[in-house]
Amino acid sequence: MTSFDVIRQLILMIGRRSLGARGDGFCAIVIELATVGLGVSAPVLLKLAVDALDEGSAPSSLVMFYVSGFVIAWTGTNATTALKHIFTIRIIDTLARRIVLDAADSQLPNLARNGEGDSARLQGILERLPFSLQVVIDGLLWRALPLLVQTLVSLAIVAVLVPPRYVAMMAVVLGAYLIVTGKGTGRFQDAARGANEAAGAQAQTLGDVLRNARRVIFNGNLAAELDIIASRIADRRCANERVSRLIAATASMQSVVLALGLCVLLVVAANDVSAGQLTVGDFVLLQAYAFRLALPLGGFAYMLRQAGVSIANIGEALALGEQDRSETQLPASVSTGPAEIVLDRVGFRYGEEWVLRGASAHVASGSFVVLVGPNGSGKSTLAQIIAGLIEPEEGDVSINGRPLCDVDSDERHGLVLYAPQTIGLFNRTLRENALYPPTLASEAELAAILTDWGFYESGRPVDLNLEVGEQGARLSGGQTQKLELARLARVSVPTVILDETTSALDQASELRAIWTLREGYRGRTTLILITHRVAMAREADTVLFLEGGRLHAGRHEMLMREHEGYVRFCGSLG
Ligand SMILES: Nc1ncnc2c1ncn2[C@@H]1O[C@H](COP(=O)(O)OP(=O)(O)OP(=O)(O)O)[C@@H](O)[C@H]1O
Repeated sequence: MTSFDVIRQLILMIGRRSLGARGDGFCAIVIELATVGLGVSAPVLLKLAVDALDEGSAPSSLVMFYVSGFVIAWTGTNATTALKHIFTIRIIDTLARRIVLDAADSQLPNLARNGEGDSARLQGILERLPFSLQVVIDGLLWRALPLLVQTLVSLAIVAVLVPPRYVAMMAVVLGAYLIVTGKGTGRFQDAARGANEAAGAQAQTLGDVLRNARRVIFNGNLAAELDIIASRIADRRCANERVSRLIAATASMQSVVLALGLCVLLVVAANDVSAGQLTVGDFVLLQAYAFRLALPLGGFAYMLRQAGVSIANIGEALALGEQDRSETQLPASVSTGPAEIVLDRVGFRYGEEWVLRGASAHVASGSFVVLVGPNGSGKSTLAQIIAGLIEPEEGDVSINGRPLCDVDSDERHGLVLYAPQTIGLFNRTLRENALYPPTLASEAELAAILTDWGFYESGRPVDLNLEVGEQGARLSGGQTQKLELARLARVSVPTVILDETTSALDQASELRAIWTLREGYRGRTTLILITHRVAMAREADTVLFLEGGRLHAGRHEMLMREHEGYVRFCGSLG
């Protein structure tokens, strides 16, 4: 996305009725026009006052009128600028809200899929967004557009009030200024993109380290991690300095052009005043306009420096929101009864590496299935294929006779609920985490289940208002899993897959939890549990055993009789 595209898109967004920024944009433009009007009329009133004083014959009331008009126009611009700021902030908030929501809407499914996306980088981009919008809208748009209007109006007034050659001189100075600015801007655009990327890398590293505070501290690696953060900060400083150097070069050229141009203009005007071809008022008018334009143009260099990096940041945030967002629906609660699942020669590979080949199995409707296999044998991968979260490279999965590839991705969530190996808890209350959709559990049911499962060893009642902390840091590993299992005990979905959701439970708790789930799922849900426990395999209606990319299915006793690899595997579990 080029800088021009980003600015065009922002302007279109402000103008879009559905977004709600259009009214604020309109008010801001009206106020800006009033500011320009006041700013342009102040020098004219001053010229009239000076000419009247110079002539000496004008009535004093007229001089008073000109002088007070000049003061009011001059000071009035401060008030209108402050007023415009109120609307600008509202526009920025509205745009930031839309862009952040679009990006989150589009990126959350990517983050949910295996290994895709980078939450810390995303957070960095979106956190910098309001500041970037402030710089671009307040600093650039609200400066460039009024400056353009003010320049045109000033030139028109100068053309009417003083000889036309002054308009030509001012136009030449402005033209030269624009050429120098355009060349400089083109050079620093790449550097600005680099500075934005360096800012992203710093946010990514910082977020990653902060999120893994326990890993860092418990392994005594604080100093090493601080070094890594420091090197990202240094990279960012380097990138920023490159932008600053390029901007400084451009700003110097701009100053030279302005200084030379204004010098020539005012020297010629002074000569004309001496020769009686211009009045003193004309001279005052010319210098007022010249400096009125020169001052904001000088500040423009600084804004361009900030704006380049900010435009790159906004472009990145806009691009995030434009990516495919087809898989954003909440699991639809469908009650088609428990799923019958058929795997027909399913194959899958990550890159060149095949994880599964020719996997076939039949899972009876409403059964309890245990999926076992050595570490890295592909259990989570197969579970995600059954859940429709990843597409098999070969073969088909069908649920209740319907090939999963024919089922819309939103509908798939309603057929299979996959509970991933790592349970992410929100830093909210126990109640909010445990009653997270699509559970149908009431608070009372939830409390009863958790108490029955011995959530606290002492047997004390469960406090649903407990703040669980970041990633459930105030809960034990087993309590976190019990919370998740209690939530899932009351869902109405044809298939539930638990990816090692019972791994931290002691054997009695695991049996009890699975028993509760199976009772609740009777006639409604097929349950698949990934586990490393032989005891659960003995309980299962069907065992799916994965080894060396091959899938073997049957009851535990049958596999023990007929499959050497399975016997070895069960033996290794102890
Ligand atoms: N997103 C990914 N990209 C590349 N390779 C992956 C990805 N996810 C998993 N793998 C690889 O695929 C293989 C199977 O991984 P998977 O997580 O399915 O195994 P698993 O049987 O569930 O393992 P475990 O018992 O340790 O949880 C592993 O070698 C793993 O490194």
